Amino acid sequence: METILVTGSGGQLGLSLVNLEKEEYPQFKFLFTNKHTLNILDFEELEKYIVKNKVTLIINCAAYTNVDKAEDEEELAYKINCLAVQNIGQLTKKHQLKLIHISTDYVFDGTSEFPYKEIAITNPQNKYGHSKLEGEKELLKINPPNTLIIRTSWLYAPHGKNFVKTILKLCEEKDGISVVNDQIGSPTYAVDLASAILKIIPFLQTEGVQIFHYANSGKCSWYQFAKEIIKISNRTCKIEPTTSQQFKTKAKRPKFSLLNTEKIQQTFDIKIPYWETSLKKCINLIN
Ligand SMILES: NC(=O)C1=CN([C@@H]2O[C@H](COP(=O)(O)OP(=O)(O)OC[C@H]3O[C@@H](n4cnc5c(N)ncnc54)[C@H](OP(=O)(O)O)[C@@H]3O)[C@@H](O)[C@H]2O)C=CC1
Ligand SMILES: Cc1cn([C@H]2C[C@H](O)[C@@H](COP(=O)(O)OP(=O)(O)O[C@H]3O[C@@H](C)C(=O)[C@@H](O)[C@H]3O)O2)c(=O)[nH]c1=O
Repeated sequence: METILVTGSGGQLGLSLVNLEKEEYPQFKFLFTNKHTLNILDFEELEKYIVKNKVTLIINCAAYTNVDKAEDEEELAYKINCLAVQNIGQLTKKHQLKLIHISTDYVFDGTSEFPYKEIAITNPQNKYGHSKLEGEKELLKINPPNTLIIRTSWLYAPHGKNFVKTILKLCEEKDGISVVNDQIGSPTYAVDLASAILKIIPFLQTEGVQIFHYANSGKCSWYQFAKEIIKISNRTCKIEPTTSQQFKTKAKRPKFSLLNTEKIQQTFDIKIPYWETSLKKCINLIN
């Protein structure tokens, strides 16, 4: 039986795993931790925890994810998204664990015309993306066996901080919202990603680190995403399209960050739902 340490389990993906565990996975023993019970920045604390609890696999859901704030908090983002990942990678190798680490579409610059494959050249456009890429590079350098990096995009869930909840909240406060129509990607339901991760675990066997992409099927702009959120939740708020040039943000985002998910689908026989289907499920839960 795998003893699975989930870090950052108060976040969107972490809580999705908490909720799935209750229903469906008696074959795994889960140890859910958050930054108060296990700080991944502390190597010794992490090692003690792993040894004491006989951890066999880590799912690293902990991260610094505030994209705009990372422009001012570069050092903190780097610590959590890179140095802590280095800790986890070293301990994975030393104690012969398995590891699933999560990364992001924001490692790409968005200039591609085709969905990004795992081997595509990275070139992050903001500090968050940089810190996540540095974390990936550390893992690739340590290269522990039985380790996956899963890049995902535009994550949302009924809980936590995400675009779906932001739009629903803004709609309660305003009659209309402007949303950028020139950034294309794929919204991904954290519960779908969590299910895919748990499906992959029994087949996780690699010589070193392997990168995979997971995002819900289909594509849209943030504007189209917002329109669908409003439609499904039967709100009346008006959504206006705007451009990245007009809607100023501290961090630059890629214009196109669609991920090619063929590799994960074929390797692990994963069926990926369309984003609209999963968005309905999420909004039903929020309502
Ligand atoms: N959110 C998104 O849109 C996307 C996310 N990703 C990646 O997916 C993964 C999961 O993201 P998501 O669930 O949205 O992230 P969240 O921000 O919802 O959760 C991350 C969790 O990590 C915790 N954390 C922060 N620092 C530490 C630490 N030192 N030790 C332990 N825990 C810590 C946070 O705690 P606290 O909040 O208290 O600081 C938070 O609970 C991340 O790797 C992220 O980069 C990839 C693409 C899209
Ligand atoms: C709330 C809002 C956002 N926007 C724009 C800003 C931005 O360009 C885009 C997305 O906004 P957000 O700031 O909510 O999303 P953002 O924080 O950029 O989301 C990213 O988070 C990190 C963690 C990831 O890894 C990425 O995959 C991605 O999900 O929409 C509007 O145009 N109008 C609005 O009212």
